[in-house]
Amino acid sequence: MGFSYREGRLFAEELDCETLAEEYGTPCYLYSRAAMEAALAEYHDALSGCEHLVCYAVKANSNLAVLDTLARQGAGFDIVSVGELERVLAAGGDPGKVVFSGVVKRREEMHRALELGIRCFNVESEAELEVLQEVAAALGKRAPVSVRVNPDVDAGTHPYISTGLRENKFGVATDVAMKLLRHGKTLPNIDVIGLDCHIGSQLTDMAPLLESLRQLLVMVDTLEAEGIRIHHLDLGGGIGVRYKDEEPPAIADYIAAVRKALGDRKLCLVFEPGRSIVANAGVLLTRVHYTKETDAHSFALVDAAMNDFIRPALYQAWVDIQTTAPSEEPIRTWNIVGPVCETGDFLGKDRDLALAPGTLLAIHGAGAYGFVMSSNYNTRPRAAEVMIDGSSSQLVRERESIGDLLRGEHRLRQ
Ligand SMILES: Cc1ncc(COP(=O)(O)O)c(C=O)c1O
Ligand SMILES: N[C@@H](CCCC[NH3+])C(=O)O
Repeated sequence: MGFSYREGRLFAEELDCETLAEEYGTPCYLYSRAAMEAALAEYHDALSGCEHLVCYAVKANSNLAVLDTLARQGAGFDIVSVGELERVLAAGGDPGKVVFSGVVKRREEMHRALELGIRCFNVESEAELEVLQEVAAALGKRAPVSVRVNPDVDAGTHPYISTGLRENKFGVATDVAMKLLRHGKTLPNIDVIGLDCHIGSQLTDMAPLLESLRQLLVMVDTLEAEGIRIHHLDLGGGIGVRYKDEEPPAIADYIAAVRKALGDRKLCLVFEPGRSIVANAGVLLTRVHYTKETDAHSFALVDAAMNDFIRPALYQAWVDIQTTAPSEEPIRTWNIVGPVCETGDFLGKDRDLALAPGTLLAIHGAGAYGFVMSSNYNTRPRAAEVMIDGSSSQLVRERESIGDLLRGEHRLRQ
């Protein structure tokens, strides 16, 4: 869904990527509206008949058109900053469907979120709960709160994106969470409504997710027996996607397992998926400018770099790189590298491709943690973003200009 090859040519929905590259230039992110809608629908379908809210994790891809697409399909949003909250509003999202995660929520961020009436604050420490009580009291409001539990389970993913181990900065241990929930119940401006958990990203094994759920359910039952009623369980995001040969659980299977574990408990289920909604709904187009042979490698030098798409450099992530049209060139083994002055600036190594200067390449699976993690390193303007909808395309973020990059900087006064 979204991107497909027709006789060797890559199509974004109904549009030929070679034509799109001519129109919008490279490097350029393309997103498929239908692919995002279909991924969100998988969650909604699997949750039908059960009270639920799917809060798309804005950090995965925060373009307004992406948020707009998902908001129109009924999504809520998981945010980690007031900036993301303002994006949700600008995209037409409902603040009443927003959950606010993150270990450092500043007072002014809490203030804005309370003013707007967000659905829940996912509190990550005792100190944060105290500050939230103060901010809510000053506003004369009650803050809806969930406590983020760190279940100390190994999610089996890259250490940089594993978040549910004791040594990670996220959430609080189960015993501390119980203490916080009981304490929260006594605070005048706090409404304890939920428990949440997010153990990491690009997970391919359901077992650690279900172990975390088991721990949360023990807590729910204990609290219930004490007269503290938990309204929702927020199980975070984390379900992985296939970049190469990974076999992540199907959304439907995962949610069926969650529903089974709930038994007859009446709990609203909240999820915070990011990657599984947008990763495979996006590609990054880049053009080969030069090729270079050395004793060690054949390099294809392309116009996208680690500043545009940092996942390979940062996590040694493997992403699929393909040509977008048939070619007469012989297939050879290439290292695909960008213009940035770092040896770590690679997009893919040892790729068998038929390419030459001028060839357009597509980096697949680039819809999540792609543009959002881009930077201006080497004073490189960030790429354009384009939304594809059937046979129409729309520029949803203009390519930056050098002027954009210099804005706000000043030479010395004297
Ligand atoms: C609190 C929280 N929720 C949701 C997500 C989304 O995760 P994913 O993109 O793996 O679904 C993240 C990122 O890992 C996160 O930190
Ligand atoms: N940025 C990471 C995912 C981070 C998830 C955020 N909690 C990636 O590209 O895989």
